[in-house]
Amino acid sequence: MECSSEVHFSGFHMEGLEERKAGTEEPTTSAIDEYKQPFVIGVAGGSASGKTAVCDMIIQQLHDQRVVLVNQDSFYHNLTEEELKRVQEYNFDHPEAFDTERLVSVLDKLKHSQAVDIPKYDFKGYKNNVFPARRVNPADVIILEGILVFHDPRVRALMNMKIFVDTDADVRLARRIKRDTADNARNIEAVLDQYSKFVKPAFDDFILPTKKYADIIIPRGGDNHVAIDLIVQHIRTKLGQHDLCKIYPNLYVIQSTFQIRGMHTLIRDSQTKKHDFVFYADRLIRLVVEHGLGHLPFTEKQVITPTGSVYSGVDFCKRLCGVSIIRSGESMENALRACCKGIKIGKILIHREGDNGQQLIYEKLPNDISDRHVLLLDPILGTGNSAVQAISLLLKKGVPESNIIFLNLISAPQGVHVVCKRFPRIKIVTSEIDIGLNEDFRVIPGMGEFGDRYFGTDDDDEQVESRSR
Ligand SMILES: Nc1ncnc2c1ncn2[C@@H]1O[C@H](COP(=O)(O)OP(=O)(O)O)[C@@H](O)[C@H]1O
Ligand SMILES: Nc1ccn([C@@H]2O[C@H](COP(=O)(O)O)[C@@H](O)[C@H]2O)c(=O)n1
Repeated sequence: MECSSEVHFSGFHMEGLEERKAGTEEPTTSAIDEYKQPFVIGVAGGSASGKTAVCDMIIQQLHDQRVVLVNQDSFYHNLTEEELKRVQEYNFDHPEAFDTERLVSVLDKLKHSQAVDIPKYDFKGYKNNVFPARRVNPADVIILEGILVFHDPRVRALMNMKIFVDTDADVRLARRIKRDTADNARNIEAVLDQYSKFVKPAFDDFILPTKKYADIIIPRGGDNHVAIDLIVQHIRTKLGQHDLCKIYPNLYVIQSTFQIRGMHTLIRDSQTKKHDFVFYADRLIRLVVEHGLGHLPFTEKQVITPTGSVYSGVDFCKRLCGVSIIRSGESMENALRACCKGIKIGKILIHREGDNGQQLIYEKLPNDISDRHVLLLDPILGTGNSAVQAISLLLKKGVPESNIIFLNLISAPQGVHVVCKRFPRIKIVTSEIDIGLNEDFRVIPGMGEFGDRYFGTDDDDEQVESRSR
């Protein structure tokens, strides 16, 4: 997302996948399940900045999603008898006023789709054991709201999006006086005393310094409808995406349509004849190539149309080349040539030795490849081993990681994980993400050996061809 003067997006952090098979880069099945996680949003900001108002508006607009709101207030420690007697001396704005261990545990459970009981907090009685506790069921979106939700790194690490509500101090104070005198039955002297002794210093010392962790800063809280709309739009996009895209911001899965599903159905069908396979594979490849080209940089350009008017457009990036991983990758060359006239295309041959061993045995790349954006072509991303070999070679040749766009038709989560983890700045553009790999390291459901089916060297395919003749 772009930055604007109103709303600042600085992108999504990546989450680690804790569980791995010892000694390999592959995630285990349970680690793959980790991809299926709710989208967690943190909303921080000073007291009475409008955090609750912002959350309510987001929840209202996400009406068709399962959303739960968790308030940091629910995790205030209970006061001891001694503390209760001298409550005016108690600092409710200090990080230690909260039971953060409990908050982390609750969030962690929700993140793993488990139901939790959350304490209810009584502001007047200073107690968090109001009975019954609130039962919260798993949801697609979890919103955690509170003055200090960005303070603890463990809590921050669980968030997919961090919002800071930035409202002027005088507005916050005015609202706070109104709220505490009306809702919490406090007298104005006590409210002002608490504000100058604890609320304001804690804002300066603990809350404001966490603003730097925010992905989005919303000035004017709930009054900022543009910001809320953009946030909701972004959450919807993320929810509509494959779960892996929530983890790896450099992974792009082209938007599925029934046409695309239909083409995939044809190329995956073992009974599809060679010429149909090639026809539909080519259509899909062309879509992936066009999408990949959309990630190249551009320069602004104005032209005069035949009506004499100015059209403000863009000029394509000129310094690019393709690199196909032999043999399957060569099936993508025609689509690239059809989109980019005269494009140089290099080749890499990687030999598979046994299950995991890979050996680079041939390369022919443009001499000036380090100055170019590279579209790396391979229709299937399986274990990720060939991709890692190919990308490592490109890096060795001086191609900046961020200049590489890896195009493929089908990706296995294992391959995505290996490539995105190792090369977080390359982009992967794919048309579908499959379930995984079988014990022979083949993508399932997959489409069989792409090269054999495309170039007609598949025995089964020949049988289907001859059967149909
Ligand atoms: N945009 C707004 N305009 C007017 N009053 C507001 C606005 N946003 C919040 N308030 C009021 O200010 C008080 C504090 O807002 P709230 O959203 O509860 O803040 P927070 O959750 O940050 O403490 C509430 O009484 C609320 O009704
Ligand atoms: N018993 C309590 C507990 C907390 N506070 C104040 O609440 C503020 C945090 O809640 P917001 O909705 O305003 O974010 C915080 O500033 C505490 O001072 C309290 O007054 N009494």
